[in-house]
Amino acid sequence: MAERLSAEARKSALKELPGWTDTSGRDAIARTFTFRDFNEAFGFMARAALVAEKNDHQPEWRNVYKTVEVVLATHDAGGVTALDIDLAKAMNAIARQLGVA
Ligand SMILES: C[C@H](O)[C@H](O)[C@H]1CNC2=NC(N)=NC(=O)C2=N1
Repeated sequence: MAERLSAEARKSALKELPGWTDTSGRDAIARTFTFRDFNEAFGFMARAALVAEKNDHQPEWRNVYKTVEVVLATHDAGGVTALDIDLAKAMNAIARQLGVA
C-alpha cells in the first residue's frame, strides 16, 4: 500500500505542481480548474476519469458549470501519497492539453 508522504516530501512535490495547494484541516491536496465552458470541463473530467480508473485511484471532485474543484487524498493511507501526486500531474497535463494553465 502507498505510504503517506512526509510534510517535507509533500511540500517539494507541490512545488512541481502548479495550481495545487495543501488543504486546511486535512491531509489532502486541492486545485480548482477553470475551463472555457461546461463542455470543456466535462471533457477534462472524462479524460481524468480514465486515468483514475486505470490507476484505481479516484478523485474527490465537484463540477459547477465550467469549474472543477478537485481534492486528492489516499483514503486507505489517511493522507497524501505518491498516487495523489501522480494523479495531480496527470490532471495538470490534461488541462494543459485543453489549453488551460
Ligand atoms: C480496493 C481499492 O484499490 C481501494 O479501495 C482504492 C480505490 N481508489 C482509491 N482512491 C483514493 N483516492 N483513495 C483510496 O484509498 C483508494 N483506494
